[in-house]
Amino acid sequence: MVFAKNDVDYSLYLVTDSTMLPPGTTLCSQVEAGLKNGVTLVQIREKDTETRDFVEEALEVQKICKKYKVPLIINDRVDVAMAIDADGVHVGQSDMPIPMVRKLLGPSKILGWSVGKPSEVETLAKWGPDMVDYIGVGTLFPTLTKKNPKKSPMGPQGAIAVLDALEEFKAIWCRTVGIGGLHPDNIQRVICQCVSSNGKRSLDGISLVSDIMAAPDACAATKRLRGLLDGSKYQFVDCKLNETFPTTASIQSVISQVSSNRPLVQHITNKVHQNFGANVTLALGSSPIMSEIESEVSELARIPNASLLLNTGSVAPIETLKAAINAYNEVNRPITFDPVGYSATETRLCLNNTLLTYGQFTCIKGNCSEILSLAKLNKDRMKGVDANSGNMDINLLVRATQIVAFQYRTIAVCTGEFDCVANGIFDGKYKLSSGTAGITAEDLPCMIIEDGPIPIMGDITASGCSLGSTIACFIGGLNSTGNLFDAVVGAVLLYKSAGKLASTRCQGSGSFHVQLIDALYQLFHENKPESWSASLKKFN
Ligand SMILES: Cc1ncc(COP(=O)(O)OP(=O)(O)O)c(N)n1
Ligand SMILES: Cc1nc(C(=O)O)sc1CCOP(=O)(O)O
Ligand SMILES: [Mg+2]
Repeated sequence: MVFAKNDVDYSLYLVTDSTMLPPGTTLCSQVEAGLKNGVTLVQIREKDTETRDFVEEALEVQKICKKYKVPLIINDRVDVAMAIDADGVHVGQSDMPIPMVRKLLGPSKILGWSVGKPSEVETLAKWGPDMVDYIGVGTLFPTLTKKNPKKSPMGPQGAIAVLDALEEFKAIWCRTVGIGGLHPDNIQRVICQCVSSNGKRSLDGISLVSDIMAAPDACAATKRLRGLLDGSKYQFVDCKLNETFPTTASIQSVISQVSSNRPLVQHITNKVHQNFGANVTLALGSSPIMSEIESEVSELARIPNASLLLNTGSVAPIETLKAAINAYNEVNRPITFDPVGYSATETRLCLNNTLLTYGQFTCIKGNCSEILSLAKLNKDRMKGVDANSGNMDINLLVRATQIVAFQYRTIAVCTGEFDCVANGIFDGKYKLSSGTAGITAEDLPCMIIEDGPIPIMGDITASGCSLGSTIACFIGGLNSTGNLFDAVVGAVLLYKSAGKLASTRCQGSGSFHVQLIDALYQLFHENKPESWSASLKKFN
């Protein structure tokens, strides 16, 4: 059977490994369980098997694949692929060179290549469309399956760089599968975030080993994976830009919802911010809990209107932070992420990047330097954790805010003398392969909030962190039909106006702290956004 290359479905690509079979299962039983429940492509990869046994196993697996009309790819061994007339071969950077493999295989067989960086894409593009048919993009996340890995995990951002290179070098024929450490807890995020910057291409599928091969119930494991690929909100069917813009009327409605829903706002934050953040939360009619207890995050996330503020100035262990992200993602409750001092040190860069690939965040808030770093538009490394707001170019800051919003599918907030809020949460559904239907970062709605300089804001501790508390209150207090963009913009507008009001009433930085809480309390409970001093305007 010859599979037309354009008909290959890369969506759920099983790679075998018989060293991890659970008791009572066999290589063939796991493969058949996968094929019965939605695996669309199989690769036999048995790194420790003698050739004779490998050929016999490959023939067995080939019989099953033919039964389900699914192509069989052979890992590494071009000779075995030719000997059994398999449907294709997958080779890596240290295996037989692609042109040689293609010469042996002939033009009709499927040829896959492992790619970990843009320069390898440039090479395959130069070879042209008759060489590489698809690439395995990885290693996405840490995995124990591949022994002595030569590549460190690249995360979704690394995959985006490879997708961008495919667009840049016009390798339009080349399909892509993500691979490495893929499991139900990160697949939706990978599909959602791994989109080229021009919006035209996302991954064509995911490829995995242990989630199925090591599963005691491979049918159930495959069904779960298939469900995540097909039925989730991350499946693009008709990508629509969210064209609604916040108004003072819609912000007034947000405050009414927060007031009546009284959200529980869990703070995992730095010690300096804890007390002030709790008081800001109370001033906004919400209930703070400053808990870093890993064993209770799932319970807290399930409390109605729960909202998590994750400020990476916290000294909580990374496993606690991951558990909290998982807990709130699992029940679809909002997380506000504040990557404090994003790239100020290697430690912070590594921590923040790990968390950014681990979870889906409703809002990512940072100062100018943090957002410019996240968008990779910063020229020099941040100094310390204070914002270098200065007289930044508004176009640069808006662009950076839109890039962060687009790449992390989030509402991005960039704070400074003026604040930018960009909405990267699309309507519609995601679809493998087709990206965001051409929508790109600069298409995203962006609001600018201004109230002139408030220098004293920088003279107190936790003023920036407490905007995070405010955002977490607003998005946590929304009804299920509430508009997240309205809520985040409303939080930023309230916070800016309260800061200005407090600066006119205080005698110095000491009383400014108190006046800021009073102003937040007053403006929130009056709920008259049309009278607030800060201005709100669309950027685009
Ligand atoms: C789909 C897919 N992607 C990547 C790989 C890795 O291939 P390679 O780099 O040759 O490493 P080994 O698998 O040979 O250890 C793959 N096999 N399949
Ligand atoms: C075969 C393979 N190739 C990788 C690459 O990065 O090229 S990672 C990998 C193993 C993936 O196994 P699991 O799904 O169990 O994490
Ligand atoms: Mg190989």
